[in-house]
Amino acid sequence: MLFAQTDLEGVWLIGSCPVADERGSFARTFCVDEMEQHGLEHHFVQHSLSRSRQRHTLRGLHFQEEPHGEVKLVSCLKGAIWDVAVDLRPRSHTYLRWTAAELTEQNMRQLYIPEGFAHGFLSLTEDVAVGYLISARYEQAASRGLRYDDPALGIDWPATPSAMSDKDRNWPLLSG
Ligand SMILES: Cc1cn([C@H]2C[C@H](O)[C@@H](COP(=O)(O)OP(=O)(O)O[C@H]3O[C@H](C)C(=O)[C@H](O)[C@H]3O)O2)c(=O)[nH]c1=O
Repeated sequence: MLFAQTDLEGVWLIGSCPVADERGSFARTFCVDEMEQHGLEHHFVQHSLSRSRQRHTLRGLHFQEEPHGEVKLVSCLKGAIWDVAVDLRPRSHTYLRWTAAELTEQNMRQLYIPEGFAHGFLSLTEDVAVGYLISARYEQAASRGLRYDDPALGIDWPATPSAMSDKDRNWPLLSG
């Protein structure tokens, strides 16, 4: 696996090293030892999978309120997404800054998002499948969100969303 820090401390882009042969390829996409060597969480208790039919579907920006914070290891298993993490740690020097990465079925890259961050993505193709390893048990009552187009975040999405949940359309703005 290949580990690269992003411009937000704590958020990592993790690549894989597929071994190709005449059948196709094989790649290691998770390893406790390699995660531990980079000081990353490696105890995950849930794996989730979301499918989005329409191109430019937006999901997010979501986070879980403490003490139900989640570390997420996000991968795009089918199609392509523009994946975003937003720093919500009040004492961080990158508070409210965002970082993004294009995760695709082909590049097999994953985004590691620690607790204290919001996460969201825009699908770049039809029929996208996104998998998440998650470090905490889901607590619906602790679900919180931010508006994808909140001016306080200034996220430069690559396209206008074509579909999103009413919940995501109606999160409160940070300006209140
Ligand atoms: C997140 C989650 C949801 N659910 C239930 C709750 C709803 O009844 C249904 C759909 O949930 P939601 O509309 O929040 O799904 P997404 O909009 O895809 O949200 C996810 O996408 C953003 C980008 C994320 O980072 C989170 O993983 C997650 O919030 O699944 C569960 O049962 N367990 C879970 O862990």
